Amino acid sequence: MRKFPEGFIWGTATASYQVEGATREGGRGRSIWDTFAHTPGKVAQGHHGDVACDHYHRYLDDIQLMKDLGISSYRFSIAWPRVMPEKGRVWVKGLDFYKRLIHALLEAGIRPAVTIYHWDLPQWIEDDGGWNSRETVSRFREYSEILFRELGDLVPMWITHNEPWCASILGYGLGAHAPGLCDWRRAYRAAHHLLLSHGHTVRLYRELGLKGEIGITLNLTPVYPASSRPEDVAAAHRQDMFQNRWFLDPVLKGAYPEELLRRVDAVVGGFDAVQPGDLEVISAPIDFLGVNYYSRAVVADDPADPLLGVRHVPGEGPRTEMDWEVYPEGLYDLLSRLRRDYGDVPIYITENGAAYDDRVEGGSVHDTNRIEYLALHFAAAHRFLEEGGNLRGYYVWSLMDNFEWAFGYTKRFGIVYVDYETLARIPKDSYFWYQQVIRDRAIAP
Ligand SMILES: N=[N+]=NCCCCNC(=O)[C@@H]1[C@H]2[C@H](O)[C@@H](O)[C@H](O)[C@@H](CO)[C@@H]12
Repeated sequence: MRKFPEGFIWGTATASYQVEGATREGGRGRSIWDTFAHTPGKVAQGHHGDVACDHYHRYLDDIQLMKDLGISSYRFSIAWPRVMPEKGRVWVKGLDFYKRLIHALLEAGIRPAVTIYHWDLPQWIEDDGGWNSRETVSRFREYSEILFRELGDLVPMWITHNEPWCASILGYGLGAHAPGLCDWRRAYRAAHHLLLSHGHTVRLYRELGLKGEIGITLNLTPVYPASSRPEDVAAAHRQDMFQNRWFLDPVLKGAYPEELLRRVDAVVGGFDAVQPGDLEVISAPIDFLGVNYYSRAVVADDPADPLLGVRHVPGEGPRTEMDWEVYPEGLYDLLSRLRRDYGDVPIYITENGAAYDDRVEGGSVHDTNRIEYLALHFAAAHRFLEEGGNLRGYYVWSLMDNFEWAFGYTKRFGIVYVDYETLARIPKDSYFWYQQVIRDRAIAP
């Protein structure tokens, strides 16, 4: 058996817009995802989060599932529109749901890990420029301060942002996510303001003297050259800069990669958002780095690509329902690279999991493919730990099937199946497998 350390944190993760529903309850205002999902053509089959998994009303049953699972921590996000529903209005009562949720988690012996922002920006803030506007930085700090003052003594772990790469590139550059803009200059400005708001919120957390830990979650994708040809190796370097170092370097080293500034700013602009002192704020020391890992990228040199001169080629591994290659070695390589290039920063894997075409058969879901995926990735994490890696915990994405952004409910990531007709929860075989791993604090050899 491969044992994990005493005190290793096993968890599951979700996000507000993906599971809560109740989008018009408790005084909640509209978010950019309400707008985006209700815009025809943006989300598969016209799906939206109005009901989602109805976690807002069913959270006690869901906590019972977590308690039976045996996890020690649950990562969830707070919906900003519940606290700032409209311009000029702060609705602290909008936190009442989260206070109930947090007290119930603590009573169940489960450590709450709160993500302050997981993409559901209040629509009124987007109307005011959204993450393209520097004004949003101070609004995020104001929002964070309300959370810290209301929940700071109850919540021991805070994540400022979830995947600023996705929020900026998919939301403002590619238009695949809310707010659905296709403007690279705004995407780069949005990325900078997301990072700047992270730094100010970390500083605020220190100023308030709160006793927990605070960090940021980045989606990180290790990049491999399609061949050993020097031009492919150089292409992988450029993609790594765009995919990973763009966020890692400012947060952990206090500087953007030089080549990103030179090459990208020349092509798309956007770094005019950087003002003197910003990088010092962004690199405020953090207590941990949250890593979301799903798969790797394999790239070849392609002069026809205007921005980075790369083209993606498929890896040779099996694929998940998201058409992402299953590549557990990438998790080990990623964690090792972080330790090599950024020092011994404490790491949590804040998301890892897979979507598969799960079917209910006689009241069960035999998701052996998801068990295989998780076992391989747990083994990769274990190898890093064996080598002295500073890995603190592992949150499986996701506790339950949920709203998978532009794919709606067509992709299932949960270890618990959700019947969207009845909203019934059915633990999958992977739930029971994970339950045993937690009991053993080990995986089979
Ligand atoms: N082009 N392109 N895109 C590549 C983007 C890849 C990364 N997607 C993620 O990491 C998201 C993360 C998110 O936190 C969660 O809210 C999502 O439900 C999971 C599953 O999708 C993952």
